[in-house]
Order: sequence, then structure tokens, then C-alpha cells
Amino acid sequence: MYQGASYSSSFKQLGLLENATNASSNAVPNSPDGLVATIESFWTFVLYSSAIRDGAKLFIIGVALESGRILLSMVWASFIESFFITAEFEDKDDTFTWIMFWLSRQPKWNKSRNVRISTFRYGQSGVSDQVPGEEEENNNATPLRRLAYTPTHDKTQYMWYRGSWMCVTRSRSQGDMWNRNGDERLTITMLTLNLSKLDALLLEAKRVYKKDSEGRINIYISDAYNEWTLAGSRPKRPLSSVVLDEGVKEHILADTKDFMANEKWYADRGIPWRRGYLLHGCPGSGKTSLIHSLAGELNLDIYIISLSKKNLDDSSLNEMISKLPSHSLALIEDIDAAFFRGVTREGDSTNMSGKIPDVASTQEPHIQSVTPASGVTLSGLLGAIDGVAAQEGRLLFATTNKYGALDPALVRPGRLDVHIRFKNSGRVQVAELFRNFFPPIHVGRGVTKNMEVDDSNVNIKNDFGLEVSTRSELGSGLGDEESTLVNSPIATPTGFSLSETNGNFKSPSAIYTTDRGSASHIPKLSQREVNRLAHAFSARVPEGEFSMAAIQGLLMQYKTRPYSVIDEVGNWVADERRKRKEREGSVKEEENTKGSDVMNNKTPVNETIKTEETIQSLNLCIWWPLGMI
Ligand SMILES: Nc1ncnc2c1ncn2[C@@H]1O[C@H](COP(=O)(O)OP(=O)(O)OP(=O)(O)O)[C@@H](O)[C@H]1O
Repeated sequence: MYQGASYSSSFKQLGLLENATNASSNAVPNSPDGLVATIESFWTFVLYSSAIRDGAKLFIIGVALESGRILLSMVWASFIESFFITAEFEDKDDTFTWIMFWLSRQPKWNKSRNVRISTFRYGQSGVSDQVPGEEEENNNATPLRRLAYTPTHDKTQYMWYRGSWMCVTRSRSQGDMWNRNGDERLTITMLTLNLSKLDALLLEAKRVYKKDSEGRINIYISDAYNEWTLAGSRPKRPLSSVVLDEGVKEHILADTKDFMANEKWYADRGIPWRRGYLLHGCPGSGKTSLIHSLAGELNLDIYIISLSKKNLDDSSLNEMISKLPSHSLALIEDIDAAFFRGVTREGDSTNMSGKIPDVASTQEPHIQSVTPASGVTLSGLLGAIDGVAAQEGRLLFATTNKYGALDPALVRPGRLDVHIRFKNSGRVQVAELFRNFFPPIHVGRGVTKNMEVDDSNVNIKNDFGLEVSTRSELGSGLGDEESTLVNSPIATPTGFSLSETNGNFKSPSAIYTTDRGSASHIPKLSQREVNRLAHAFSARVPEGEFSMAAIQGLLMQYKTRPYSVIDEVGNWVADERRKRKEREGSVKEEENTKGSDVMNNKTPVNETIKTEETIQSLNLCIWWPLGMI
């Protein structure tokens, strides 16, 4: 059927268009005139149809409205841009911590009706537990930290900052299987023409945060995504509190300072700006303590790399190390642990040969022969420490109790450049530790350390709080020979003169079991007396037999009774030796039991595997030649 005719008939039916009908009825079907007439009639229909006209009007109005809306939003956006500043902070970043800490200090939140209260103090140590109003109750007994009042999630809140109106929106992304809580984000929008107001806010937040964390170091750990997250902060430990052989601390401090200050020197020579330190030796000898003190001294944060972390493999270790910030201190504790089954130190850590590596020996089989406990391989660790992705400008500290078990490639210069050996306590160290526990009266009591103290004018108190005159009763002072010191009589409150008999100071100290005294109960000792007691104490501790941690443990029990601890140290030594013997006895017993288990066919799983492997290879050796025949 002719199409033009069909249009025409339908138009007619609608009765919409007379002209169109006339035009088309005169046209000859299949002629060009007929086609033109049809098109004309179509356009006429379109133009004169009221429904289409209304539709077109609607369309134009819609377009106009939408364009207006877009224009308005553009104007609004440019208005916002010129009058507002918007800043976003991600929780993985330090700036987030500064701002959150600053916000938690704003009085606004204490009065807000929508507030999030937590005991977690952003970036600061531990938790806080002081509820507003509790100050008086506490009576300043133990200083409590204020709870953190911060904005709630997913709600925009308003506040003023230096005359500018500001809105704060805190949001949290949806957590997934690994990231249980999701990531946090803070958006701050400030109404101001002055761009530097945001900088001022940041600076203020940073200053408030830094001021509060003065005297503290931040500790970072890596999360499931190998991102560094702040785990908390610890008070700085004075370097003087770590007692080591003479010159060791000074040397390592000078070395680290020299490294941090010489970036250009390294760059000029094309040497990677990295330095590694390996602290090795007996447990409890001060390795971790020294690292902690150094970080405080150098004002560096500590980033703990745990090789025994679940799911850690070479690539995640690499990623973690490459994300270390410059000017940081990375710490790998027990660097040997990842290469042994489990992370236990001694007996449980067996390598494939079933041998426990000897702490002292340097001839142990290398790590390659050992089953890794984590997914990290030795080559992965080596690559992470000094590969191309490894961060520059960082100090790496590693500790181990099994120096001999470490692979030479791991401890070579360039990876771990400086090796420091830590030993059990020597006499000098023990005496120094004693002095740290019982500082003389002129330290920290308004008199400077270097000030001469005339002992003749100083009355000291012994453990029982009674005063004794230093000159009249305590005999000679500084620089005296140990024997003289030990044999000098010491006055007791009960009046008997204490002299050394059988290596012990005699005093009725046995009445003490634990020390619950506070610092204010420490007897006031003069410098001379402290030295005297320190010598007496160290003389009773066998050289190189006990760790500093053990000696510290003893001193802790007597932290307000310097005389009593001297009295008791002999017993303590005997007791410790007895315990050690018992321990050794039980270890031997366990070994014997293991041995008899093997005899009784109760072979441990490892052993079974090994035995089966051996049997299989024996079978192969026997049957293969037979098969050939
Ligand atoms: N040389 C030391 N000077 C002062 N205190 C020490 C010293 N050695 C150990 N201590 C004390 O003993 C405790 C344990 O010390 P630290 O953790 O530093 O030992 P470590 O050598 O790292 O032990 P491990 O090898 O078991 O990790 C700490 O509380 C620390 O104060």
C-alpha cells in the first residue's frame, strides 16, 4: 500500500488536517510530487498538532529548568569555593590524629547533644577514664586522663573556629572481612575567604597534639592491609636508665645522629641512605630498652615489623617496609623467630634437623635449611631490607637471642651494619642499676646533679625511716675499696650495728615480703651513701650470671628499701640458682621422656615424617637396583 495515502487517511480519520488531505488527494501516487506533498502534510501535522506542541513546550521548560539548576549549582559551587574551604582527613594519616585530638579538646563536644565518647585518646598512650566532674573526687591521687568527646559518625555538626563558621562531618566506610570497622574520614568545611585559616587550624591541632605527646614516642604497627597505624604512645625512656658497658650507648647514639644528619653524604657517594643495627645477646639484657631510649633521644617514632604476623609473606613485607616514612625507626624484634617453627625462643624452635640452634655458637646451620614459621622467606626479607623499594632515611634495628643462627647475608654490612653484643650483668652495671633505683637526695629535689653535697650536713634515713648521720655512723665514703665498704658498720633503727657476716648485711628485713611503699618513702641517701650501698650490692651479685632484667626484678621488690635488698641479695642468688637447676632438671626430664617416646614408637610428627622419608629413600636404594636386574 502507498505510504503517503496511509498517512493521509490516518490524518483524516483524526480530522486534524484538512489542507493536508486536500494536498495529498490531488497528488498522483508514486510521483515525486506525491512524496513532497506527504512530507509537507506530515510537517504541517507536527506543527499544528496541539499534543505535540504541548509536549514541545514541556520539553523546553524542562531543559530551561535543568539548565537553570546546573547554572545555579555551578554558581553555588563557585560561591562555596570562594567562601568555603573543604578539607578531608583520612584515618591512616597523622593529620587525622592531630585534628581528632584537637577536636576532642574542644569544649563544644562536652555540651553537644550528639557526641561520641571514648576512652581512646587519639595518638596518646593508653586509655582515659576521667569523666567530667570527677576531678574533685579523684583528689589528685592518680592523675586521670579526660575521656575523649568527639563528633559522632555520619552527622554534620557545626562549630566556630576563630570567627569562622565550620562544619565537621565524620564518616566511616563499610568494613569488610579484614577491615572490620571500615576506614574513617573527617571532612571539615570552613566559611572563610582566608585560605590560611585552614593552615592555622592544622598548625594549632599539630601543636596541641605535639605538646601533649611531648616526652612520648609513638609506636606504629601494620594492619591487615600493610598500612601503618598508630598503636599508641609510650613515655620516652631516658638513655641514662639503660645501663651498658662504658661507651656503648654514647657510640651508638653518635652513630645514629651522624647517620640522620648526613643524607647528602650518602647521596653524593651513591650509597643508599639506610643504616641497620643488630642487637644480640642474652634475654633481658636491655636490647629493646636501648632502642626505645634511642628513639626518644632522636625524636623518632618506632615502627614495629613483626615477622611472625599471620598472613605475612614476602610481598606484604616488602610493601610494609616500602611504606615506612623517612626519618623513622623500624624495629624487627627476634629477627630469627620467623624462620623457626612457632615463635618461641628456645626449646620449641626446632629446625628441620630437629636441632635447637645454640645462642653462643656461630657455626649453626644457616636459615635456608630451616622451615619458615611465617610466609616470609630469607630472600624476601633480604630484598625488603635493602631492595629498591626499601625506604631511605630510616634506621633499622633488629634484635635476636640467636646470633649464630642468622644467615651471613642477613647480617652483612649494608643490611645490618652495626652489631652490638649484650651480656648478662657485670658488677659495674649492677651498681649503676642500683644507683638508678636509689638516686641520691640531690637529684630531682631542687638541687642540681653537679652540686657538691656536703655529707657531713646530711642526715639520711635507713629503710625504717629513722635518721642516721652519714659521717658519724657510716664511715668512709666515695672511692673506698669494696671490702671496706662491705665491712663498714651500718646503723639500724633498732640500734644494732650491721656488719657483714657471711656475706650478708644483718637486719631484721625478713619482715618484708613485698614492697608496697611509695616514692616518698625512699630513704634520703647522700651520694656517698648511694655509692657505698651500690658497691655493696653489686659485690654480692656474681659477675655475668644474671640478666639485668632479673636484677631489676629483685630491686623492684625492694624499691623503697635499699638496705634490705643488700641484706637479701645473697638469699636471692641462692634461690635463683636453685630454680635454674630445677628448670634444667625438668628440661632434661622432658628430653628423656621424648627419647623414651621415640623408643616406645610414640614418634613426634616431625620425626615420623623424617623417618618415613628415610625409609622411602632406603626402599628406593634397595629396590631400584633389583628392578634393573
Ligand atoms: N642494661 C639494662 N639497663 C637497664 N635496665 C635493663 C637493662 N637490661 C634489661 N633491663 C630491664 O629489663 C627489662 C627487660 O629488658 P629488655 O626488654 O630491654 O631486654 P631484651 O634484651 O630486649 O630482652 P629480650 O631479648 O628478651 O627481648 C626492662 O624492663 C629493662 O628495664
